[in-house]
Amino acid sequence: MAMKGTSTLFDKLWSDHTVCDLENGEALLYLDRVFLHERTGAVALQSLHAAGYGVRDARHVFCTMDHIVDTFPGRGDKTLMPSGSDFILATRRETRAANVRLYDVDDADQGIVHVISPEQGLVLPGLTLVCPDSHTCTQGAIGALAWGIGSSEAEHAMATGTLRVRKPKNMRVMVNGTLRPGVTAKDLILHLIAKYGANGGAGCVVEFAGSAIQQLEVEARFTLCNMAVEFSAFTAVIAPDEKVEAYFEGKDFAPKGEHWRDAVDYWRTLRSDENAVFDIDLVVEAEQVEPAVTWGTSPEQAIGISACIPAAGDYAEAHRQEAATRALQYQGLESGNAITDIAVNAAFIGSCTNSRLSDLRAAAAVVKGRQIAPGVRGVVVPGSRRVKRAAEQEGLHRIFTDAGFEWRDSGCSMCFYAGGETFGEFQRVISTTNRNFEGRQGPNTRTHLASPETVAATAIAGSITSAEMLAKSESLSA
Ligand SMILES: CC(C)[C@H](C(=O)O)[C@@H](O)C(=O)O
Ligand code: SF4
Repeated sequence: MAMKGTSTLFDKLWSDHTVCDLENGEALLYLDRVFLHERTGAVALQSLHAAGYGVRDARHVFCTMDHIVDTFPGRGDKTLMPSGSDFILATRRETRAANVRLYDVDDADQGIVHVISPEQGLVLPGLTLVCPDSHTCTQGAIGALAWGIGSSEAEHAMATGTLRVRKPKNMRVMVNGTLRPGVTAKDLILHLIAKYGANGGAGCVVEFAGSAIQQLEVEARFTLCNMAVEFSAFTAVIAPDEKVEAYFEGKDFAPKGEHWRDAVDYWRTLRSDENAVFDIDLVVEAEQVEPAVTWGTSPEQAIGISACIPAAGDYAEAHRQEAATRALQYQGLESGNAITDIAVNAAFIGSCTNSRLSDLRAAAAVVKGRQIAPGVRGVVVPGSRRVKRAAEQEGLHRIFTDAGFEWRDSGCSMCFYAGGETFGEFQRVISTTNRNFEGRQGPNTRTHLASPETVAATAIAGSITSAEMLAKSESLSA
């Protein structure tokens, strides 16, 4: 155990949940929450039951339908993926049998797991939360220890309320200064991954700290931590502050009255000590970050909006050169061209990275009073039913549909070719999602990751551009 006064935030979360230390740097950790979804959750529940075990405490287990479920308005249990409804029906059956709270297809609070969990106050600062889903790291943004696990670990977690884990290393990413106007958390995380590689955070819990992080709103912090797994980190954490307290106050599952005051007192201890020792320290100067876009098939293949598509020879390491050659081919791109010369076929706004109300507001502010470029297909998928309702109350859906976007029901949708939905082969998509791997949005579909602002501006312009560039080009041609 670390000496007093030298613990990191992660050390504190870890020791507060250690049931006992095991050999080889492993510990048995107590789990406050287990979250499931229909893609991996029903399988875990089914095999748990088949092995003769039950859920230890169903009050701590939650499940949602997000991955396979349709996002077309008026959806039912049928999905574009032929076997999709099997997952949905099995999830309903298994959660009912186990007495687990399910956010079902037609539930007013349904949505993507990493969106609804904080939205309901199911995750809170200081809690441990696991889910058989790699983007569970999103939820570390409010000072929880939340990480993605495999299906068999999910069984162990549900049966015992604990999990055996080898303690990861501590990494701090200090982001100094202030992000420039129009530069977002999405641009920051793409910048970080491009700079240090998709493997940069391997084996670590990454704490994001520094003035630029403190200035981020809570929803932007989710975006940042969401992509910690694309940095290969075990998970990410950010120390909870007054913004986090205000965010949770009054939420459904947040403590109330005296319990609230006790909770906040505890949350205020959840920060790295002044003399905390990190195994690895990285520094990013916020002013150096510009709107970022990926050109290739890994999140590390990202560049600033003013840059040109690199050539394989620009990379020092052989494996990066090979990856670049392959990515250029898959993406159908020529090196040396400006990223802003690339025309797109489609624009997607959604996913657990960027589908919260603030994301939709930011995109709508760019779209307002404008039209999608001819021939470009635009789809907006709110991250949850609550986000959808809130957006509709503000009239954001009108702004999108007036511009020519489709306005959908909530779910993972075209983030991941799981529900069977895709823009199609060789279609080029500018997307607010987190993965641009080959086939991620469908066979041979080409993905470019960017912020909601950049995706919205690109949909309007028809070729990759930032909101600032769009406004400039319009004022020049006016
Ligand atoms: C299907 C699920 C297990 C997967 C994940 O683990 O992240 C998905 O959500 C993804 O984003 O690729
Ligand atoms: S929105 Fe995408 S990244 Fe997030 S959980 Fe769903 S499939 Fe995974």
